Amino acid sequence: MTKQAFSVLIAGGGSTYTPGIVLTLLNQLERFPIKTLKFYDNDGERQQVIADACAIIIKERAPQIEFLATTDPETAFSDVDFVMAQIRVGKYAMRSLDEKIPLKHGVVGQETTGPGGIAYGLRSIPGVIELVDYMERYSPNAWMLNYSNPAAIVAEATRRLRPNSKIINICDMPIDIMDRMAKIVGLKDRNDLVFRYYGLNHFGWWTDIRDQQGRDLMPEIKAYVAKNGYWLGGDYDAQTEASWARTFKAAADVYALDPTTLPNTYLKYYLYPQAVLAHADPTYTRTDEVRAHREAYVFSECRRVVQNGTAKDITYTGDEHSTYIVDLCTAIAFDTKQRMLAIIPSAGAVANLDPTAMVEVPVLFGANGPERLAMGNAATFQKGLITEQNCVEKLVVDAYIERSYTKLWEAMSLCKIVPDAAVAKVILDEMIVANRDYWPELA
Ligand SMILES: NC(=O)c1ccc[n+]([C@@H]2O[C@H](COP(=O)([O-])OP(=O)(O)OC[C@H]3O[C@@H](n4cnc5c(N)ncnc54)[C@H](O)[C@@H]3O)[C@@H](O)[C@H]2O)c1
Ligand SMILES: O=P(O)(O)OC[C@H]1O[C@H](O[C@H]2[C@H](O)[C@@H](O)[C@@H](O)O[C@@H]2CO)[C@H](O)[C@@H](O)[C@@H]1O
Ligand SMILES: [Mn+2]
Repeated sequence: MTKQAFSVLIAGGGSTYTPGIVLTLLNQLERFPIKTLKFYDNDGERQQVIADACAIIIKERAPQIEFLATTDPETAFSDVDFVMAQIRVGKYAMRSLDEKIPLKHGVVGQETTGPGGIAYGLRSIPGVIELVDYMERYSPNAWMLNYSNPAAIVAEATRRLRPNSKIINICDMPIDIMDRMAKIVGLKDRNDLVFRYYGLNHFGWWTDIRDQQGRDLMPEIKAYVAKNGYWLGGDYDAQTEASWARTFKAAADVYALDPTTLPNTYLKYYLYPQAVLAHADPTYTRTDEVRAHREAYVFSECRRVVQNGTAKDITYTGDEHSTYIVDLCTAIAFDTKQRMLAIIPSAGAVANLDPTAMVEVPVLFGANGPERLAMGNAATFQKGLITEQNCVEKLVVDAYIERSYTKLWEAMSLCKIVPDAAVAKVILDEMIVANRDYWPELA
């Protein structure tokens, strides 16, 4: 790509993350110039609240940018260079059921892991495939950076169903953790770290972390994590909600299991489900917190901007979620070969795993997308966990493609978070009813 200004589409314009991405795009125009910004969502009313506020922000900060919000796929996807995808098929109403149905049966209920993640996966697959098809029809040269969860299952589905598409599935969790690691060792942010990492999405480990001069930072970070997990406290965590605080702290227990590596926070759901359940309230789950906090805050800020007719006093900023996706677009647009994480087919990136496994590993990002780096072999503990979880993710995609009840039951039964096949069946049968408007009919 040699263009000097790019056209960007945010698919899932009504997402709570959209204003943060817009603010980051506007902050980084010198690095990543844009001429057009569009929003697309299939809920026009929800998107309009965010769009009305963003129109004011853009008019005040970069009036040269052409901005529009639409529910029409052709208008949205025509003439774009990058699609930033962040849809939530079924919205928070369905996320709530993903969490509450398993909890009713004594099983962890979580957005991207366990039965909740499986249910969300079956809803997301057709939604993301539809976005890919729109992009390929209307802007065949564009790239899609996809945050839509559950990224592991979505990535396996796009690998199987659209193998040649220019979609890159990404996650902000390791990015957030690396910003924390940088703080732990007194560095500015994640860009000061040179790291090795491997696993599946929400299921990985760092094996090496150095500064730009090659100094090994693992011992210092490990000593900190052993005591505090990734919890920094103070100003850094002033806005961090209690449930996230527990997750960052719980990394200490996950780390204890393998002190040769540093873990992703999401491993707590697989390795310590009983501790997660001990804090769970089946009537008030993470969705209820998100609706009361992030969603309420974002939408009330947007309404306030519109009411005041100005965004001059907006309290909102971008964060690692928005800076990461803008960094990725910049790396592709300007062929920087920056080393960043993405979810790609292993093909030897982790030598002793199934080459078709969609692994999360560092890659070099340039104009042709991600170029893989070799992370060596997974250790025995990791290899066992990854192999099982990857088979769960593959079975979910098998179930979707074959419309197979049995494959989905196998996926739930194999999942480490679910105690046995009978419990898996009860949860699955309840989820089939709850997801009747979204899932394919299974036989
Ligand atoms: N990969 C990551 O690390 C990461 C990080 C944060 C959020 N996410 C994901 O980003 C997404 C957005 O999260 P949120 O909490 O802001 O959700 P949200 O519900 O606020 O926003 C999602 C938007 O997607 C829209 N949508 C749903 N189905 C659609 C479809 N088929 N076509 C077009 N639009 C559709 C909804 O109307 C809604 O406006 C979720 O999938 C979430 O899991 C991923
Ligand atoms: O429960 P939610 O909706 O708050 O978060 C679910 C998402 O959690 C991860 O992203 C976090 C990120 O790691 C954290 O530091 C902060 O920026 O918030 C993000 C979203 O809340 C995870 O990577 C995503 O896949 C989840 O959707
Ligand atoms: Mn993630």
